[in-house]
Amino acid sequence: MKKFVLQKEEPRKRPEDYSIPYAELLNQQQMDAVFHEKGPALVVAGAGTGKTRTLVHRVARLVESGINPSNILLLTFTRRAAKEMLRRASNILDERCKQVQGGTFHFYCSMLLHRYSDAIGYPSNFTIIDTADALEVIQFVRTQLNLHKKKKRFPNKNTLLNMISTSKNKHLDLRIVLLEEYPQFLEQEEKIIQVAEAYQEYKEKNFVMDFDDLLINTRDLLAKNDDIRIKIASRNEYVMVDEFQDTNKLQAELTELFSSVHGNIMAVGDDAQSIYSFRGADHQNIMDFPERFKGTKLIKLEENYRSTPQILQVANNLLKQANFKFDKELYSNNKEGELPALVQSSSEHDQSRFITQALLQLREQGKELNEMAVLFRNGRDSFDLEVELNRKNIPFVKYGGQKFTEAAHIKDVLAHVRVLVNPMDTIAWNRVLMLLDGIGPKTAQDLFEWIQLAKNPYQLDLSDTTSKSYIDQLKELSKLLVDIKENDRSVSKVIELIVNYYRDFCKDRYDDYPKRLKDLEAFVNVSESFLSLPKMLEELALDPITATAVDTEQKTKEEAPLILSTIHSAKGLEWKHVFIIQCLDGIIPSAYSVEDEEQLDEELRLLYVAATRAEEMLYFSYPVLAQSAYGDYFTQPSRFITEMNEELVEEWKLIEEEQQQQLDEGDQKQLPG
Ligand SMILES: Nc1ncnc2c1ncn2[C@@H]1O[C@H](COP(=O)(O)OP(=O)(O)OP(=O)(O)O)[C@@H](O)[C@H]1O
Repeated sequence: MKKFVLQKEEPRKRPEDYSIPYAELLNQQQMDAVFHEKGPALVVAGAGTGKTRTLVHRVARLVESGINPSNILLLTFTRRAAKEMLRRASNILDERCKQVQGGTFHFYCSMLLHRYSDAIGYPSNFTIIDTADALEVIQFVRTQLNLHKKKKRFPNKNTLLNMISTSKNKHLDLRIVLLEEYPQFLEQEEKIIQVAEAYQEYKEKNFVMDFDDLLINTRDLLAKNDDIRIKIASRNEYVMVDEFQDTNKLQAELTELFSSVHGNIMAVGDDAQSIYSFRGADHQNIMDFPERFKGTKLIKLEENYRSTPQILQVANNLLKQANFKFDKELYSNNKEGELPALVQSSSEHDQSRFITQALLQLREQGKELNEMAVLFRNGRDSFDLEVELNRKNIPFVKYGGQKFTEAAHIKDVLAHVRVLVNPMDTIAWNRVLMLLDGIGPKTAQDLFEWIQLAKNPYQLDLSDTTSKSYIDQLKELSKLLVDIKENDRSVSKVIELIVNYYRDFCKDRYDDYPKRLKDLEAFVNVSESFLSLPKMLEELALDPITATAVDTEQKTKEEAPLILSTIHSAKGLEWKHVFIIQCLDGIIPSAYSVEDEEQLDEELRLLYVAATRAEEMLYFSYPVLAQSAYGDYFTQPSRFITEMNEELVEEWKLIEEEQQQQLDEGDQKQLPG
């Protein structure tokens, strides 16, 4: 008889066997999440309860336990978030954590689609179009269909893109979307469907994908090709998804596909912080998780470590105002602080003066500028403040405004890169050709038709156009493109060549060209970090550079700047002092939301996200008078803050210096004797 010796199973590592003292760094619920082994788990947590900290430690713990880092997948809302978490995990463990696969759903999908492009019938050099590009394509196909000059009201390009996107994301027939959400355009149904079809056709013919396509095509790739799904999902031994409350239905489906071999999926989220429904996010995803993933272990994080109890009282009050109730009550053992301030100013400008002076006072007391932030609902809400900050020489950066890469001059430069990467990209050719004097949409279209058939699409020596006014410029363009194509240069060198070529066009087109030329110089520097032109296009489409990144780079040598941010872009961040400005009805909640209970709740959650960013002190401010083209008018403070009594917030009154002096003098006069 043969003997087979069974080896003793390695006992599972206990917390004390690890080099990192997890138990000292985490509370029991966080430990449960970090040490969760196999199967699905859902971590539901309030603001500031340590979700990010938990994920960072879970990555470190898995790597430390011997899991190959490249078999871990961490999906986050922005790429910056993934990079930051992996950097933190590397700091507490070691560099191995940087090899964890991390990024957004779109980023991961794009990577898979490039790898398996054959299976979906695309070439691997397909390009990704961002929302601004997609709108241009819609405009283009609309013009081609001759629908741009209709007498009857026809939806604009934004509305058209929203309709198409909703129908794709929610898997609904476009007719149903019109019926349910845009009944005012039902009469134009046939024409709208024509636009949608032409848009789809354009993308397929030009080898481009929009953001929705990245998710949909990946879902189809994995759903239809079991061999590919098994290969990918086998690699994903552990999958983690952050900010699950802001995922859409498709992303929930993808989560299931990505983890469909090992089933080790952990989703982390806070239903009260769901603020992206306008992009199709569905906070029901969190509630449905246990249904989708049978045997889910539910872990709740409830202790807030970020804020003072006073700030949390205000946050809890906001949640209580919701129509859709949350069974959530944040608490904290942090030390007591002051009551949050409710600051009324006479005008927006006085509000800016207050913020600026309060910031300067705090700086004098030893606080760093980057420990403070000013938050607002819309990018434009900070314009007045920006002027005042500049006047007082306070350095700041702004998150969430227009993206650097969305600015027209950067898009012009990128259009050149796009035609180099994908010569079938009509919109990019249009942009490049229409820079030249004498070329309008019609000529650009004719030239593009020639380019499509040409042996070398960059050799633009069109003999039959020699008489045309633009021929010399066309030759210049051709020289640039052929030269770049034929020589192997670094990405930044290529961008430098394009910028040199483009500089004169920029001067001719834009009155504010000095600022734009500076941006172009900065762009050459930024492009140094990319490995290839296709990679650069992919990364910029999926993770656009914010103006901030460029500004910060330029300002690194100076004092770390103050942060101005839209509330949406403040997600996941924290500061010691947080000022929320323009807390007005019509702004937060926005005018569009007041008629709709669900929308109103989302606005409330936005204010909740803003308030829970503060560690030590929170200020709500609003002006009582607003200016408009038609004259000044009285405002209404946000209905969400008028609900709060003096036990929750303290009213602050702004008094002008002279007024105070008069009061003091008045006091003195009354002094006896
Ligand atoms: N167990 C803990 N001990 C001490 N500090 C902690 C602990 N857990 C979290 N913190 C601290 O609390 C703060 C909030 O944590 P973190 O940013 O991870 O929370 P979050 O749940 O991701 O927040 P949000 O969703 O509101 O952005 C951080 O400063 C973090 O270092």
